[in-house]
Amino acid sequence: MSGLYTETREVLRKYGVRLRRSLGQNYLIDEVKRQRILEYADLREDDRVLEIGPGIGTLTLPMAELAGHVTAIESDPLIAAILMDRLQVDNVDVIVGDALRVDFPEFNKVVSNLPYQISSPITFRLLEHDFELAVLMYQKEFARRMVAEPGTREYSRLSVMVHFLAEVEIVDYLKPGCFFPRPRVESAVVTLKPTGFRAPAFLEDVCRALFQHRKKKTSKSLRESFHEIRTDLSFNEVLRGLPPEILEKRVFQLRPEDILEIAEHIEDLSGSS
Ligand SMILES: C[S@@+](CC[C@H](N)C(=O)[O-])C[C@H]1O[C@@H](n2cnc3c(N)ncnc32)[C@H](O)[C@@H]1O
Repeated sequence: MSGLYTETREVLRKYGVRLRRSLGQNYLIDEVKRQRILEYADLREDDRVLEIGPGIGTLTLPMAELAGHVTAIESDPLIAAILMDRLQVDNVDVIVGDALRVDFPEFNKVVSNLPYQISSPITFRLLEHDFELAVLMYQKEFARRMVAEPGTREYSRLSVMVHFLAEVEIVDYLKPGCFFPRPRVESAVVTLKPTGFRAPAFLEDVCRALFQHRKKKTSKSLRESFHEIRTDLSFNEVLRGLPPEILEKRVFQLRPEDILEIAEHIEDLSGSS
């Protein structure tokens, strides 16, 4: 067994902690994978790192040595107390709270083995901020949906939104044995670089409406889920003026740019009505 596994078990035993699956408490115990994550983050002395869900500090401790400053947001007060006790440095702030609610400090990098149950909201919350690089661990299936191309089974609302908001790449995969306790799922490490794209008002609504019927034709899907789009326009007003080649495609075959065209069309009509 690796040194990181032994260290993790010892810390948990010392503080008498039982990890909670409901909070996504699966801690990294693979030293090689930890080293790779740190390499992808390419930390420098002037980096201000944000970490979501630091746990007992498996990534936090080495990051504190490499970066100028780390802010770690941990929701479990008991785990946060252990982390604070283990930290012998003064360049780490630990915030005890829910990463979906607390204010983020200034940061230029995000490095986290995320609690998977908040993958989607935390990703979109992070992407509302301006930063240089994120190195994030997700459940493998979620990561694959993030990078999925049109026409594939994994292509989804998430793929479309992420396509516009960030350059995304899966850079590593991890088996359940890389964690303690062993989760049921496999994981993937993803790098994200925000594009600075500002999504038009209707993009999210249009995506939500369309992907409720991913195998139907776009015109039919739009009609059936038109209530999802918060506009005073009628379905027929929106339909007029949309290119037939877009309306004929099945939703899962639409390119992100096609979906953007629909959203911008609605925005244009809303502005002129
Ligand atoms: C997958 S573990 C990662 C721990 C550590 N970074 C590692 O790699 O071993 C996720 C951590 O996030 C914490 N967590 C769960 N939900 C959270 C939330 N909403 N906000 C902040 N932390 C959360 C859990 O208590 C857990 O310690």
